[in-house]
Amino acid sequence: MHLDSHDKHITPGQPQIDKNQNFRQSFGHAIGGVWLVIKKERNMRFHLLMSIIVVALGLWFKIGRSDWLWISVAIFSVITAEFLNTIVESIVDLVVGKSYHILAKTAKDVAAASTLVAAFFAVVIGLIIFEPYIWFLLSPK
Ligand SMILES: Nc1ncnc2c1ncn2[C@@H]1O[C@H](COP(=O)(O)OP(=O)(O)OP(=O)(O)O)[C@@H](O)[C@H]1O
Repeated sequence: MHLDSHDKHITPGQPQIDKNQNFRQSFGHAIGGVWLVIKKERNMRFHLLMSIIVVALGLWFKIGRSDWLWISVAIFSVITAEFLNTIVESIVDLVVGKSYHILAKTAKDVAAASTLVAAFFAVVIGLIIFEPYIWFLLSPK
């Protein structure tokens, strides 16, 4: 029997390479992608730890709704940049393998730069939001 890319008959245990057939399957692969980045990328685990600390501080200081909005934007910007960084690294490795290429270096370095810029943005947001609370804690009672 001829099998082409549209053939849906996948034998059990065979890796899937064609389209997802339902929402559950798509969702399962998306969650698998999230888990993969957490497992593979040390930076992602660091971002998650920082996010947990920031959310805990936000709860402790009882920050307002608009502050939560900015914190959410900051956290999701960094996480999205880290996902894109991992995508770029994987595609570059797939294309060039172990060989050195100046365009591979450009792609990986710029992808890493996007994460750095997002992290810097998050730090600025964090400083603007938490600065009054920090001064309050540090001021003599
Ligand atoms: N094939 C290549 N050709 C040229 N330079 C490369 C290549 N692969 C990696 N590099 C250089 O090595 C650096 C580290 O690459 P690597 O794939 O190990 O990223 P990483 O350590 O996972 O990065 P990050 O810390 O952002 O997750 C890249 O930023 C790039 O400067």
